[in-house]
Amino acid sequence: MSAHVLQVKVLDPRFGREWELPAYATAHSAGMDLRAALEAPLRLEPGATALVPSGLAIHIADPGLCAVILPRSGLGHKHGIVLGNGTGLIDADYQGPLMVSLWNRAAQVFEIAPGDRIAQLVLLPVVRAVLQVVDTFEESARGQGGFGHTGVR
Ligand SMILES: O=c1ccn([C@H]2C[C@H](O)[C@@H](COP(=O)(O)OP(=O)(O)OP(=O)(O)O)O2)c(=O)[nH]1
Ligand SMILES: [Mg+2]
Repeated sequence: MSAHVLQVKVLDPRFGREWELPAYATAHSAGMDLRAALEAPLRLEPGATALVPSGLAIHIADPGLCAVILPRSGLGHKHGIVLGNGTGLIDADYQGPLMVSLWNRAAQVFEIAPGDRIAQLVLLPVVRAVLQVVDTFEESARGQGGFGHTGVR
């Protein structure tokens, strides 16, 4: 398994004192959990979204990589706490504060405490494209079929 060195700026001094830096929970975890670097508990009303600081900045630097912010499955499935932007995409040249858009899609209020692990960060390879304009595509098995055209069973 390869590990990539990722530069991180600690923007919130509670990291290292009260909170551990994001880390892989198991030997083969794909994501590391991001914490809510909040000053006070946040009551997220049903349907509400909030932009929550992670207390960190990262600089991926390598254009062959990006990071995505994904929901934690327990929060998303059991409590309806998912991301207001679907998935967060972190560009390799982004150096600003890493933010998490949290959306309470549930019918109940959900409270988030400072330091709670709210989402996860996954580093991914990127292939960047150069567009080549054409008039026709070489025939393929699927052609223009999509959106369920292969059926259900
Ligand atoms: O959940 C997220 C999503 C994005 N970002 C940061 C990193 C990313 O590199 C930058 C821009 O994100 P994106 O391109 O998705 O947003 P945009 O609305 O297109 O903004 P921009 O015009 O700055 O590209 O915002 C976050 O901190 N958290
Ligand atoms: Mg953009």
